Amino acid sequence: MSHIIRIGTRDSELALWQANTVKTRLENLGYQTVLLPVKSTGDLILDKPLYELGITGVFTKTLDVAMVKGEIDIAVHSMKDVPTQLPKGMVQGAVLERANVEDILVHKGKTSFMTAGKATIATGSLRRKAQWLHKYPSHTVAGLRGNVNSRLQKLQDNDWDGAIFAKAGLERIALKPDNHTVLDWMIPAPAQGAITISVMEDNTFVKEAVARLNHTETEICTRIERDFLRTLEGGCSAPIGALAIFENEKIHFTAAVFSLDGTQKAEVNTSFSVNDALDKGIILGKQVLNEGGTVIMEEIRKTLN
Ligand SMILES: NCc1[nH]cc(CCC(=O)O)c1CC(=O)O
Repeated sequence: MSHIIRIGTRDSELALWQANTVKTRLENLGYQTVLLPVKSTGDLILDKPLYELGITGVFTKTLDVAMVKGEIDIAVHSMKDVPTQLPKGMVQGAVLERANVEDILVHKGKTSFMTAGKATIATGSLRRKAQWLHKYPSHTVAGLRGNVNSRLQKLQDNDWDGAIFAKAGLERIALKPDNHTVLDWMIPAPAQGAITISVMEDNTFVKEAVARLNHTETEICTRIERDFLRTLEGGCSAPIGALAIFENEKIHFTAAVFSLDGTQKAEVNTSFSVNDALDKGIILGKQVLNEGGTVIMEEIRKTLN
């Protein structure tokens, strides 16, 4: 059967890099493809913090609509931007092997501020803000929105000491500056560093094609992280980090929810056999809710709503 697979993507440099990776992989398997870039709501509204937009999936919605309308066959996303609840009829077609999961601080050549009392760090992410303030309570966090390229530019244009980025994003488009510090203590976003492909459940030909790109270990780890997120958040964006690492048939899992100001956290740190992985994200999510998470989440909902 001859069928050109229409690949939908956002039009940022990072999104295009990710979509082109999928395009090449599919073509190497003998499929014909075409790339269809679109602008997403999350890229068009840049003057508000993401959580104030009050819509989940600001980066994925435009592509979701295009797929439901039949204008594209698949959508390629940074998995951490994808809401835990997919639109009706849409499924996770594949998760590619994960790249680096860490966050990094890009700075301007000196890092003495990390031990000093005063510093201003820029990020638009509630998760990064809360964890930074948890570790450096005397620092200030400034808001920062935009795609990776414009966020790097804004760091240069402002007198901030540094800004936080996903290492994977900067490495993919070869923009990681020498002036950076890996934040190995910061818990990444659920599914950070992973690329996912959405497809309509009834699109059998394309579903079978993209399934060939799936990386099982990454799929298992990101499922646990996203189950944990879904169990805690209940549709509200909150400072939640989760990381599952697959090692010798075991999974090491670290996750936490923080209060918005970073003063409180409820966390879990555990290991289990991959054979027990199935419901772990939900089980450990409930455990964290019981051990202080519910109180923190209620406070966050009051503040953000
Ligand atoms: N919404 C921003 C976003 N979504 C995915 C990535 C990078 C790639 C990844 O983490 O998977 C980024 C940039 C960043 O967080 O700095």
